[in-house]
Amino acid sequence: MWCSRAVVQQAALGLRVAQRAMATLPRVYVSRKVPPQGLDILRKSAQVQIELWDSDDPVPRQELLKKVKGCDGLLCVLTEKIDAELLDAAGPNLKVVSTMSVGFDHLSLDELKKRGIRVGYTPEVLTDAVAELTVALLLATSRRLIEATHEAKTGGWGTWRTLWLCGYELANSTVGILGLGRIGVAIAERLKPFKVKKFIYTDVEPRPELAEAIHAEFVSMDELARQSDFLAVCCALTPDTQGICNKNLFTKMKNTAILVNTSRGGVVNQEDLYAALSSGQIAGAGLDVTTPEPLPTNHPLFTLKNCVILPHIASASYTTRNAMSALAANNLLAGLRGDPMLKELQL
Ligand SMILES: O=CC(=O)O
Repeated sequence: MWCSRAVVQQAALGLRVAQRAMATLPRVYVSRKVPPQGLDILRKSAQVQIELWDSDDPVPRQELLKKVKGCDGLLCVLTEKIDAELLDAAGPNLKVVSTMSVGFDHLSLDELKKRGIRVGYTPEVLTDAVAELTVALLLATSRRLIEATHEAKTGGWGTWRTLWLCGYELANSTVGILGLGRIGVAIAERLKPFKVKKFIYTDVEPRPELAEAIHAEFVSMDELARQSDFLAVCCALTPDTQGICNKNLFTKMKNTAILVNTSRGGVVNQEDLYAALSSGQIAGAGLDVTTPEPLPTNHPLFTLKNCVILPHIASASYTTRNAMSALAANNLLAGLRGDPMLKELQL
C-alpha cells in the first residue's frame, strides 16, 4: 500500500505521543502469572504500566527487590514476603500493595503502615472454595480415603473385612471451630446436613452475630479441645495464634478426634502434632497448610497413615482463583486512583 511521507510522519508522531503518555502511567509490578481475569482488568484499565513475572513459580527474591524499585503498585501472592527490605527497595513511589490472598501474614503491616502504603486483600470470594475443600479434607481424613485408595491400588484389598479401614463419622458428632469467621461459618453450614449434633467454637471473644447462623456455642480453648470430635482450624496466623495447636491442646483432645487445618501451617506445632498422631493421642489430621511450604518430602508427617497432607489448595478452583485475581487487580487500581478499595485492610 502506498503512503505519503506526511502520513507516515503523522503515524510515527502519534505513536511517540502514545508511548510518552504510557510512560507517565503508574508502574505496577505483578509478581506472578495471576489468572487471566485479573490480568485483563489491569491491561484493559489503561491506567497502569504493567510488568509481570510471567511464571507459575515465585519470582526470586533478588529479582523482586530489583523489579519493585520505583513502582507505584505491587500485586503479589502469599509466597512473597513484603517486609522492610522490600519496601525500602521499592522506595517512596510505592502507594499500594494488593495481595491475591485472604491471609496477610506475609505482609509486615507495621512497615506498610509506617510508610502510608495501602493494602488490598481478597476475603469472601474464596469462602465457598475453602469451606468445600475443608469438608473434603475432613472426610478424606476421617474416612481414611487416601489409605483406602492406596490399599485398593496396591493389592492390600484382600477381602471385605469387618473393621478394616474404619474411621469416624460426622453423624451425632461435635464439631469445633478454632477462629470463627466467614470460613468457619461456611464450613459448619456444609457439615450440618451430615447430622452434626453440635457446633462449638472459640475465638478471642464471642462472635454472636456469626455464631447465631450455625447455632454454635462459644467455649474456652480447653473445652474446645475436650469436646470436639472434629476440630477445624480457621483462625488467621498472628503472634497470638502461632503454634496454638500444640501438645497442650492435643493432650486434652479425644483419642478419636480429627484435626483439620486450612488456615496457616504456623498455627500448628508440627513436632507436637507428629507426637500426637504417632502415639494415638488423636486419631488423624488433615493439613492443607504446613511449615514450610512445600513440606519436604522426607518430613516425618509424610510417614504417618493418619495424616493427610495437601499442597495448600483450599481456594484452588478456577472460579475462585479468577475471582481472587480480579479482586486483587481492582483493589490495586482503586488504591492507585486514591479511591476506596473493594477490600482494604485497615492498618
Ligand atoms: O491461603 C490462601 C489465602 O490466604 O488466600
